[in-house]
Amino acid sequence: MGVTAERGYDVLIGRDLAGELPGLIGAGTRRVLVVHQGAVAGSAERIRTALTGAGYEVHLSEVPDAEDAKTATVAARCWEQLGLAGFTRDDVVIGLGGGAATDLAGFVAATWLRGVRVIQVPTTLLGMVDAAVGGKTGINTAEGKNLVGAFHSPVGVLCDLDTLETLPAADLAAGLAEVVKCGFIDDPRILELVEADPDAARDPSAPVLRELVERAVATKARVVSADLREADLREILNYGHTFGHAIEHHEHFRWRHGEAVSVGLVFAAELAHLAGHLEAGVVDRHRRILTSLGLPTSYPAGSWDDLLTAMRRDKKTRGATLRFVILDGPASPTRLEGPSEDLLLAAYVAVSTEPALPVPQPEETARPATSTDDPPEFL
Ligand SMILES: NC(=O)c1ccc[n+]([C@@H]2O[C@H](COP(=O)([O-])OP(=O)(O)OC[C@H]3O[C@@H](n4cnc5c(N)ncnc54)[C@H](O)[C@@H]3O)[C@@H](O)[C@H]2O)c1
Ligand SMILES: O=C(O)C(=O)C[C@@H](O)[C@H](O)[C@H](O)COP(=O)(O)O
Ligand SMILES: [Zn+2]
Repeated sequence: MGVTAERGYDVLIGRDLAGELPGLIGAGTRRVLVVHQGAVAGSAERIRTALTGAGYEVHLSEVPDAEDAKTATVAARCWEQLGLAGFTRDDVVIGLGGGAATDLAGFVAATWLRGVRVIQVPTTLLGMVDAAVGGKTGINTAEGKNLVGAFHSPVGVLCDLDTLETLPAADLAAGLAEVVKCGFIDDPRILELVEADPDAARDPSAPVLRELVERAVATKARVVSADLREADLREILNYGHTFGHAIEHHEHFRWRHGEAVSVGLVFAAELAHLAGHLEAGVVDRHRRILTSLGLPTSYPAGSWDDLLTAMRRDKKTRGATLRFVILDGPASPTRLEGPSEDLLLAAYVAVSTEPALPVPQPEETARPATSTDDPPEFL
């Protein structure tokens, strides 16, 4: 699947793709830094062996798990490693892991010497269908999600579906939230496939998961090829993220991104309904589909004032005007500009009251204990 950005690149989706790496690195490169998560340390070692055998000088950088990697401190550690090893503009960074690792690796590559090549090797569903594709890179700050970053397209993306076999079920489900997002904004066939068999969608060996990956990547590739820098169309990929990012910030980045987006999708659907854009049945369809995948659809715990403050920092905000991606219907995205606070509060009430169906909340599927009880440090 091809993406046309400043220069085009391919997103390869398949199995046993490691052999493709040397071809993507190309001639003229001497050094490679693999930025990876601990969960895929074995894959990083295999890449090191293969690339060392092919004549490259390979450095590994294991970064903290999940959002703990997306900090200025961790980025600075990577820059130091690049500096000490003498990385030049001919050299290459590889991002290996989930979206947190590929966002950080992309940001490090975008900023080192004002830009060196990055190859993304996502090993989570969310990384494959979204984070590793499209060139948005970045880190968080104490004020909010992805507030520092750059657009920096990869030279290639390798989505090896075999890596999903070891992914915890809750992380696979989190990736499906972004897949469902693509279904609502662009490709309703995704919704039909999930509705037909939600359990198969959560099975990494089921053929339908491959089709879902291909369809979500096709949506993302089409959108970013048309609007890399988010002048307009690309905003649709942010469906569900204004409220989703506010939850992530409110929870000190301890919720999985996809889980927060899942609630954010329902919030955006409720908002669209309250603003007279979307039929109630489509709002219910959001809840039904996300619930069938084990994803949360409500957020009863928040402080509305804090959530509203976090939403105001959203990158789609223009001046003081909050802007939301909403739907007129499936595959019919539009924008809601400057909704009143009463309307926003009403949408919040709709997602903060108990849902009709019992849904697992993130604390029941908590991330493995990789972070401390303290919120992440940013400097
Ligand atoms: N740049 C973009 O366009 C974009 C798009 C969507 C999301 N994102 C970002 O992506 C991040 C979320 O990505 P994510 O959901 O992949 O989370 P993540 O990177 O935190 O990975 C989830 C968990 O899976 C583990 N893991 C990774 N690969 C594994 C494997 N093969 N087997 C077992 N465990 C594995 C990780 O160590 C981590 O604990 C967020 O920071 C979000 O903001 C960016
Ligand atoms: O690629 C995009 O554009 C997206 O908005 C995809 C989102 O799923 C992703 O989470 C992205 O990182 C959010 O970007 P941000 O600009 O809101 O930080
Ligand atoms: Zn996202």
